[in-house]
Amino acid sequence: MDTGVCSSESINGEDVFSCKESDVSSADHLVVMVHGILGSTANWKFAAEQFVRKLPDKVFIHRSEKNMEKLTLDGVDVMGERLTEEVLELIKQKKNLRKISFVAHSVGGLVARYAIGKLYRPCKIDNERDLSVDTGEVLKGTLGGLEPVNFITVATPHLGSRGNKQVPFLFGLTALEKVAAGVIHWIFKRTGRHLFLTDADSDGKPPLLKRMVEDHEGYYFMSALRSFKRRVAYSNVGYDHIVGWRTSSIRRAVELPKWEDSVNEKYPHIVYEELCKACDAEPISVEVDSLDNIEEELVTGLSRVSWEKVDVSFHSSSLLRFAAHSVIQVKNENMHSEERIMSSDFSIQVKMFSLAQIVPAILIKKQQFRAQSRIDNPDDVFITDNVPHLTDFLPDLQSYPNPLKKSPAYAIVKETFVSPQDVVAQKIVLQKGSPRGVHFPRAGPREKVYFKSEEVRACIVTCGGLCPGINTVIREIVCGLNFMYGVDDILGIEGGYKGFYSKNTKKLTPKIVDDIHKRGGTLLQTSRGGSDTNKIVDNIQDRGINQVYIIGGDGTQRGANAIYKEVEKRGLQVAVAGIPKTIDNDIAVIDKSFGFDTAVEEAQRAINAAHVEVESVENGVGIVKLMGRYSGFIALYATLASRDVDCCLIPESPFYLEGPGGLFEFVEQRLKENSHVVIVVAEGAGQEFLAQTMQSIDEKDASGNRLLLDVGQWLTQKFKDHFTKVRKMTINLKYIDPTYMIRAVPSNASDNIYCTLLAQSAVHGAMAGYTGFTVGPVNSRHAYIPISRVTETQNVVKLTDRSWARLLASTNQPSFVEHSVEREKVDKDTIDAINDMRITSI
Ligand SMILES: Nc1ncnc2c1ncn2[C@@H]1O[C@H](COP(=O)(O)OP(=O)(O)O)[C@@H](O)[C@H]1O
Ligand SMILES: O=P(O)(O)OC[C@H]1O[C@](O)(COP(=O)(O)O)[C@@H](O)[C@@H]1O
Ligand SMILES: [Mg+2]
Repeated sequence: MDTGVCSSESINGEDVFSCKESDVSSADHLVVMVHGILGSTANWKFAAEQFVRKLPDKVFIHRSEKNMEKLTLDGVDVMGERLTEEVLELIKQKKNLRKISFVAHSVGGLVARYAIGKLYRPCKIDNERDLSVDTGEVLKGTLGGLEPVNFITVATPHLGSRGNKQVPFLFGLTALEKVAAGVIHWIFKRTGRHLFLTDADSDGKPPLLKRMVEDHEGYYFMSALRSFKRRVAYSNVGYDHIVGWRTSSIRRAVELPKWEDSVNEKYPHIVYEELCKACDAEPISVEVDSLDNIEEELVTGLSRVSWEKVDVSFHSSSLLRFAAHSVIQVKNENMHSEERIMSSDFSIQVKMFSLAQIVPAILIKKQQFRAQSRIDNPDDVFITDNVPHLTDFLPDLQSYPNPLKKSPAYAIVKETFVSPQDVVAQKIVLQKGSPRGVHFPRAGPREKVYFKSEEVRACIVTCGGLCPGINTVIREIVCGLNFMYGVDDILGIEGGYKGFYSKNTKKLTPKIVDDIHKRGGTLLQTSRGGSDTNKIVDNIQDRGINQVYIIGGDGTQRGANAIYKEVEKRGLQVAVAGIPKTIDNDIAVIDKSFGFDTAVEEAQRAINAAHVEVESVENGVGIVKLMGRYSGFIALYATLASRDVDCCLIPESPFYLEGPGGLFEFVEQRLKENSHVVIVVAEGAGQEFLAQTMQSIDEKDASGNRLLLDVGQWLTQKFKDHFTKVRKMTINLKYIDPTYMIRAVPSNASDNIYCTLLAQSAVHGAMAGYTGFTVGPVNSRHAYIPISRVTETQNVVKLTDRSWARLLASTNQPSFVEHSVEREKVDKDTIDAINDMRITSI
């Protein structure tokens, strides 16, 4: 689409940034970069580096340094004067400068407009020229003797910030906007007054921004703007809560947005581009209040020169879109570094940096944009969270037709291949008009694969604690690769991550894995610790492995993500697939982890045994400890399933023993009523409580997970002491700890089927070239999920959700928390505590 907006450095065939005939050893084009309010030179550091990298010896970059931080509150005019001095000083020092451009963020754009007005030198009319002859040539002045080239503003409030939703943060509420206008100078001093147009003089001088749309004696604001070869206004279409779209794109209130999904192939974040030609119209009559009048005059004044207007949208699920005002500028290198940011999509936003339009050095790979694609309007967001793909970093990778097409198994399937358009919604309960949230690509075979079957060398590794079903997953990866794709080079890495570099591999064939699903544990053995990413990737490389299947919990998935990133860094054609495993069921995004069903079923046996025991004696108290380090899902589900449980204690719900509403009181009451009581306790429950009364051992396992105190034994002792010594009652206490027995069983029927699906999905995904992904059911449909998504949080039982309420209603146990407000606090405290306890890196 030809929008008239310049997408290279050349205008009308003329080079506007570099200078072809210039002496390469000396830059002759001065680019002045101006930061925004409370900003500093650091704000443009990253962008400046891009300029220099792309155009070494062509541009001389100067990041304005005379108006930093608090000095930005002194007013647009004062800052403009300082910038003028700064630029003149530079011009004096660097004799070879010939051209000048400005790139300014936010208020910096106004400061730059002021400064150019001051720097402008009208063209000296050559007396010998015959002015009666119209040569068609526009006579342009200079800026401090330099030829003006680009004037670029990024999220600059050209129309000020007063009223009319110009500061979106104020929600367009007139009352709020009025209050803001009245008090803004308390915070932003003179600059605030200039922005909110409250600086009109008592002697009738209009607000500064209004004065800046005309030339005045000695101040050639508009002539200076006109003298540039081009003017560009970049604007955020949404999520910029500080500078609204209209004020930054110089639009009238009546103008409606024309944003589309993406209009620029190369820079997909650009949702609208337009070359607005210079228009010398008179201001349209506005009969409303004077503010609208001023705004109208500002638009009209500024529209007397042509503007390239570029609307930008950081549509993403990430919370960081809310920082759009800063993100559009790309403040510093940290923002650009994927390693140091919370969510990977932030870097994508950063790579979308708008200045790329004038500095094509900042190329955005189209594939990266795939990770966040919006298909609706900004208020009705539909986000596809695509998984990384090998072609993201190996763009020339060859693809092949999927051999599955010829597979007898799939011969009669109606739609053999899953369309890349098929997505699975993370959120399925929605309100009308509410954002539609994140969607993941549906798992399944793809039409094209990126590996030739005979060239695949796959490996499988299992890490972390045991879980029913690991062997089934191993079996189905091996069989899936072999039967569906004809792959027969499959290696087992023994003993977890460290097995990559400390052990030999084990060849895996369908025959070897044939009946392993009938056994608990893992054929490949497992371990904690030892995830040395570099050594692992060295080993992957040395062994010529090109598909890595990693079965493990949250820690393992973090390790898998690190491996994928290292693989990408080294540019290896290696697909990394994670298969989430944990009996605790605490992995985010997916419905549940494999083995969980089996564990809940197995837990029933222990609960049943406890019930039989305590029912058969007088005052029988049964305590069953179940696994669940930070989350009580097994305990919760086993309790709900069993009906024999009187009280369930989980890590997320603090409890207490003594006093009214306490556990002792409740147990005594149940003993009176039924003569027996069964308590289920998740191993992570009451840890803070225990730590107060037991010698705390601050030990960690090899993976860095904190070792827990034994809540079962502690509870047993506490009950004995309380009932026999304090209450002088005889109780028959039976403590059952079936934790490792539960983990060690083979998976049940439903888990077996689930494991098959997981394994086959992982195989299809890796063959299709996906990498850095994990598989799992999201609202019952299997999806590919970026690993980073599942490791950024951990699932816990939410006390404010209905499932916990269902349990309380089913057991009629005390909630130990009185009010819902407190419950919410407990939820938050639990999550904080979990975050404190869990390791984030080792
Ligand atoms: N943040 C991390 N980065 C890299 N590897 C990790 C990380 N956390 C854990 N690991 C590794 O993952 C493996 C399993 O982790 P662990 O926490 O024991 O079990 P699980 O994966 O079941 O949660 C171990 O080898 C451990 O070293
Ligand atoms: O004694 P081990 O083998 O370290 O395992 C104990 C822990 O493993 C778990 O089963 C969970 O393990 P993962 O984190 O490996 O999934 C916890 O419930 C339990 O606290
Ligand atoms: Mg774990």
